[in-house]
Amino acid sequence: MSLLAINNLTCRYGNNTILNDLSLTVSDGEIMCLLGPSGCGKTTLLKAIAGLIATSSGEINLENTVLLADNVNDKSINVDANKRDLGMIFQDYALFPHLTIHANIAFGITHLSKTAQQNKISELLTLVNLDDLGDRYPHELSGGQQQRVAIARALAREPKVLLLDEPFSNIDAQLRLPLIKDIKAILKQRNMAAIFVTHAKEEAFALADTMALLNNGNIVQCGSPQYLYNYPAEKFVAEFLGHGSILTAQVLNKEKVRCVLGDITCTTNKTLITNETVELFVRPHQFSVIADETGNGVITEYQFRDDGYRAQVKVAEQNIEVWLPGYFDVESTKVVNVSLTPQQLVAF
Ligand SMILES: Nc1ncnc2c1ncn2[C@@H]1O[C@H](COP(=O)(O)OP(=O)(O)OP(=O)(O)O)[C@@H](O)[C@H]1O
Repeated sequence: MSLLAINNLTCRYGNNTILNDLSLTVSDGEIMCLLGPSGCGKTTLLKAIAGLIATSSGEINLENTVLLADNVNDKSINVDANKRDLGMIFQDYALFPHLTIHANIAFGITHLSKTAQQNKISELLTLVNLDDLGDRYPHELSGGQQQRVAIARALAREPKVLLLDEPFSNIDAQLRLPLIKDIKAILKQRNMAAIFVTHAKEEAFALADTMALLNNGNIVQCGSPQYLYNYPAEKFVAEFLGHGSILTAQVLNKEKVRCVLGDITCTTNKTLITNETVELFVRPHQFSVIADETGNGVITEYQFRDDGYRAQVKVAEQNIEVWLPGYFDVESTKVVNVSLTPQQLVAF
């Protein structure tokens, strides 16, 4: 059953529609990542869920509580942000600089007895692996440690869902993936549902049970990271989630197409209809490339990365992006043979 259900949410700034009739559900313990290009409405959606901005229409339900509704017995409902049972974490952590870590975590639970506060703070400091740092001030912690304090502080109030807006953007690139792994483990340990906003697909891949890809104020596709990567509903999804080349192909039969690389046996996300023209979206690692003086392609560009070469190969008039192993002799090899072995491909 869904814990958080958003139905037909529309949100405007002036005449600009930012969220357009958007629907989304989050289940108990589910980690959802809202992903999409800059300006597509991710933060607006998070703020609308949190009750921090005005919405034009739509409904939001959290467990059995209506947070937002246009018309219930002729009345509209819009629960105040501080009564929504949600925890919000921003990219700058928003810790109180003049309070110790201990006092920061205690901030939202002062209604509990001193002993109950103490027990809860100790438990949370252990959970986020900061047992010995309770007496420090925020400026005495690293960015990753501050982010873990922000999570402990939000968890202290036992929200039903955590909302996190770009929480890793101030963390050094090398520390980001280990921190994401830690935070995912913390949330899973508490079976805590969370919605993360990010524009970095690597973060979403590492974190998400479910990814919702937004564009122009609506969700283009929602599903597990693997599903969206392997079965993108649109070219926008395929391209947003990773590199790839588009090859125009003629369908020969339901499992064979003809393209610049010859006749290719494949299964695809869409049913192939004989004689139709389709576009294949092929990821760089799906091509096989060997040095071959009589081959079909010429390397036109290459760039060394930590995981090998990213290279452009021209086959007939088609540019194809391939990945070559770091030991590939790109200096003296110009002519290569590019092929596709039988496999699952994406077709539009
Ligand atoms: N207070 C505001 N007044 C008017 N327009 C706004 C306001 N806040 C955001 N917008 C506009 O709404 C659109 C969506 O903004 P939003 O911050 O939700 O995007 P985003 O997907 O989170 O982008 P980013 O990844 O760059 O943070 C943008 O075009 C933005 O300019």
